[in-house]
Amino acid sequence: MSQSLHLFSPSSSSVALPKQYLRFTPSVSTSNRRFPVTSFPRRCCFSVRASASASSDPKVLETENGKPEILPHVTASPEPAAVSSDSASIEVDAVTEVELKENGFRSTRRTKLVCTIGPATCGFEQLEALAVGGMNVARINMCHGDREWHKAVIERVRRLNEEKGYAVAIMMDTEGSEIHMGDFGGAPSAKAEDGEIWTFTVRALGSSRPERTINVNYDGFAEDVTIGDELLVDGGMVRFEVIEKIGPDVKCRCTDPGLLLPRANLTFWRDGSLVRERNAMLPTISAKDWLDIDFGIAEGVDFIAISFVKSAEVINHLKSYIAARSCDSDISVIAKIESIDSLKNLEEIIQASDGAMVARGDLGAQIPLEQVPSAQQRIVQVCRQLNKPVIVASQLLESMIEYPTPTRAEVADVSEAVRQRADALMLSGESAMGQFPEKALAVLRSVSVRIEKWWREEKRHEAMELPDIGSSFSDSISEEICTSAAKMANNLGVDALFVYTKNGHMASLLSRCRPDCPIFAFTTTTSVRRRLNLQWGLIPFRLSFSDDMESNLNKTFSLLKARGMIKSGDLIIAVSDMLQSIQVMIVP
Ligand SMILES: Nc1ncnc2c1ncn2[C@@H]1O[C@H](COP(=O)(O)OP(=O)(O)O)[C@@H](O)[C@H]1O
Ligand SMILES: C=C(OP(=O)(O)O)C(=O)O
Ligand SMILES: [K+]
Ligand SMILES: [Mg+2]
Repeated sequence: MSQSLHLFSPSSSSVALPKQYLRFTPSVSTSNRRFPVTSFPRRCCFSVRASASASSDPKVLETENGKPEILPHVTASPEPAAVSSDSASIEVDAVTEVELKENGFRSTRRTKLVCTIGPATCGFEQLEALAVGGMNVARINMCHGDREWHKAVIERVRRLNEEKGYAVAIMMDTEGSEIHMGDFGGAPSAKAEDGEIWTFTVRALGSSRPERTINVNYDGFAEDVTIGDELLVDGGMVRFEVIEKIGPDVKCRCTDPGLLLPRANLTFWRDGSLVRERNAMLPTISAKDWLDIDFGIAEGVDFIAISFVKSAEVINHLKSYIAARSCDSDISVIAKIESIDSLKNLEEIIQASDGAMVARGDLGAQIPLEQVPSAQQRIVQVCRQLNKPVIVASQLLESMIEYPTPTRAEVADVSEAVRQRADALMLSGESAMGQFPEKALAVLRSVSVRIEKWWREEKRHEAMELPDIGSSFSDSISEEICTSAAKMANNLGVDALFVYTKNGHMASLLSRCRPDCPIFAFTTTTSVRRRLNLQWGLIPFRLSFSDDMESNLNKTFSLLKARGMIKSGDLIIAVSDMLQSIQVMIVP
């Protein structure tokens, strides 16, 4: 296998790169670009190739029906008609299209947005409003609702994608083996007052539900609990003290009053520390979770998020289960980091997973609250290093469940997650059952865009060392190409990075570098396109393409120009995982 660095002119003959293009001396300073593009050769292309395969005729493209198609040369100004029926074959959603046309490349949002779907947002029009507002991933939480309800939501999101061109991915979040309360027989909530005595029981409660009595889903509860234990609802939103045990019933006095919500999480504290043996005894994936996972596989969800992950083992197990059950096995597994064990085994869990979620709700109930910010920072950093997408979740805009505007502290929290360069931010109750789901999404959107812009302007490039992660020589080449391409893109002030990727790997390697410009990720399947929608800075397009980069670029330029999404003179850098090449080009 030969390794060669080629530099070729438009006629493809090898020439040396003129010195001034190597040093990138700035001549004119425009807004973002350090030199005028007119001083650049029309097409400057250098490729790193892992194999010495002979390049095919650059002007012939295999069409979908297998017939060679002659494309106009890149320096010509191709009309949309020139690429025949293929012009309809690029898929991008209307929101991205408008955003690119109106605001230009630079101001597109890089941080992705996940919305939990619940009663406030499950209708088709409500889902569409969220898609218009920038939702990249719809999350369904199997803690709530039944499978019929979730199935209907999945169908609506799929219809939205098909009819309107969105690539909204679906994330199914398992209930997990947490200890939680039951519901209140239909009542939306219950108020616990200071000093009141409540009964927590493992008995099944029929329709004649006694007053101030709550079901607990953990059979060992009454045996395990000790008089004097503290019982925290939702990490401390309401607090009780255990005062008496009578068979399956545990009497508790309310010490911190508040609102009890159906199926709220319960944790137990003794002498100031969390009693972990409780849910440590429960399996990470419960029998009900396995049924939900089967449901998710059958419905073809894009992501399955696993609650209360303790070790890498469960992730590996689930991944082989999915691989054995779904033939193309393109469901990504997201590890929710929300327990002490998951922090202990963080690196190995993230290495085994396809992504992670900083599930601050439960995490904040398991570790002291003041440790949550540093845990968040560490999780985000480990994910970035290991090239796994990371979602920051829970209470980002909690007050917006009730109010149309966030607190300043919430805005600061969202800003911090954006500044840490997390891939995605997640809404929970704000979008599931809040009064202002679209407004909450708009806040995440505007804060993200503003903080990203500020970061670029200040040029606060973090000096994060990104370790080599490739497990093969070819992987290492891809990594080097992406690191170099991202660096070049920043130094040259290019308008966009283009990546042609079949399985999405090159796109994620580029995203990992967090370059200044957006990354247009072209991929051949709609499922990869949806999955890329979770990753920082990627604008995913579906496009059929070949191994011939010149044809691919010609085709992409004419398709995007026809839709007004790029224009002549735009400077781009293209990389691909077929050729392992880097090309610097000015859109003709
Ligand atoms: N599918 C659903 N059906 C009914 N209510 C839901 C649903 N999904 C979410 N919710 C409501 O939104 C709240 C916030 O959602 P989330 O954070 O995902 O759950 P949890 O509070 O259980 O951690 C839930 O407590 C619940 O009241
Ligand atoms: C996202 C979380 O998980 P869930 O909403 O399923 O409890 C969390 O605990 O923060
Ligand atoms: K869950
Ligand atoms: Mg949780």
